[in-house]
Amino acid sequence: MDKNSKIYIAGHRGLVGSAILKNLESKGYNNFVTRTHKELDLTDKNAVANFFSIEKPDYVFLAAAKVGGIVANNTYRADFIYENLSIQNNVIHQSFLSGVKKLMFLGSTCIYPKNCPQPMKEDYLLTGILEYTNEPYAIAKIAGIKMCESYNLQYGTNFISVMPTNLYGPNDNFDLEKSHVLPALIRKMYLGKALENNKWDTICKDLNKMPIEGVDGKSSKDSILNILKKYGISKVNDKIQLEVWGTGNPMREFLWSEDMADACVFLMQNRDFKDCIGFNTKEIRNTHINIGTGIDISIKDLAFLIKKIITFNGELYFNKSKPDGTMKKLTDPSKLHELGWKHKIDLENGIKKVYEWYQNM
Ligand SMILES: NC(=O)C1=CN([C@@H]2O[C@H](COP(=O)(O)OP(=O)(O)OC[C@H]3O[C@@H](n4cnc5c(N)ncnc54)[C@H](OP(=O)(O)O)[C@@H]3O)[C@@H](O)[C@H]2O)C=CC1
Ligand SMILES: C[C@H]1O[C@H](OP(=O)(O)OP(=O)(O)OC[C@H]2O[C@@H](n3cnc4c(=O)[nH]c(N)nc43)[C@H](O)[C@@H]2O)[C@@H](O)[C@@H](O)C1=O
Repeated sequence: MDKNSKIYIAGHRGLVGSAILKNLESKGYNNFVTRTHKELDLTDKNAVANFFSIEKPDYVFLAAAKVGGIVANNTYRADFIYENLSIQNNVIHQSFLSGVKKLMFLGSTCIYPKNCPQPMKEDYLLTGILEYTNEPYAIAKIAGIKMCESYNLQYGTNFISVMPTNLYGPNDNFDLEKSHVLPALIRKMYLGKALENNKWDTICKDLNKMPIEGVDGKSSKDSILNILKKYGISKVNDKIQLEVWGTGNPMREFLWSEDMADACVFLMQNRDFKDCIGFNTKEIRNTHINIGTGIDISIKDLAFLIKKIITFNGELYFNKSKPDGTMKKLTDPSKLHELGWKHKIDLENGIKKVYEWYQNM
């Protein structure tokens, strides 16, 4: 990529897309094409074709997707498979038709089997059944990998795929139901701490920024208390009780979004599809690359770590009626390490940084 190459970042306002844009800007790239969801619905085939024929980007980072945590994936199953297949079909196919020099497709480590040997190597793809809670999303992501591989093999394109572990950072989704665990627990404990200290102005400010089911900072105290209770934050005899979903036993690996973005830019600069040829001498497959830290933590320990960082004094309880999902999904990032990239921000520092960002948002 030259500094003035035309780069399209699909999903540039999201957790990863915003970090990719920031990373590229910091490295001197200066010719970006961006569209919000409202300006260009990537599920609309004609609109995407029109966009590519006008803009003709040289490079594409495909970081736009329908994304959510375990409950969102499990509830909106049709939307997750339909929207993700449509977005990636349209963007990958139009990138081929308009002669994009290189495209990066972002998948997810949920592509690996539910009971995958740990840590998970790239070659474990399609070796077992998937985790049920996010099967539709995972199937779409697997289709994306295979689509990139297939276009490369049939048409000689240079489309690469990366499989990131669970990510977190600025511009994440902090919805109390649809988000991932780390932003959800940060917001729950932030609100729990404010409730603990009777800081109504803090609670109202938060709800004005992100109303929950029609309740905002101007709503009555009772409606606010009811909605917080519904999402597992309640005051019982002056003590705050805070719900954590599932048993707390699942293990998860977390990567700071700006490290993720740095890995994406590094691979875009240093890795081509042709470099994958020879991984398997008989058939070319599993050409994607894991992006992770290789370190995981239980949800219980994560919850207590966030509690400590936020200095929230309430009680945590584990709601076993909520799904655990996969019990362990730790990446093996050795392929990425061999190429010369390693993450920089550890979990504790990352949580401190994102908590600070959240408070000043
Ligand atoms: N977050 C995580 O933990 C993980 C994420 N990933 C993958 O990384 C990628 C980025 O995820 P993340 O940044 O977290 O997601 P976000 O939800 O933060 O951002 C998604 C972006 O996609 C855009 N978008 C969604 N639907 C459409 C659409 N129909 N048309 C146009 N734009 C659309 C949104 O646009 P707008 O802002 O305008 O609404 C938004 O900018 C995804 O492929 C995801 O699957 C993989 C593993 C873990
Ligand atoms: C990135 C990845 O994200 C999704 O998979 P997931 O890792 O299971 O997602 P999660 O972050 O929502 O949950 C992780 C764990 O944490 C527990 N948990 C506790 N308390 C809360 C809580 O308050 N909210 C949430 N969301 N989870 C909680 C929760 O019960 C689970 O055991 C995929 O669907 C798929 O999209 C994907 O690729």
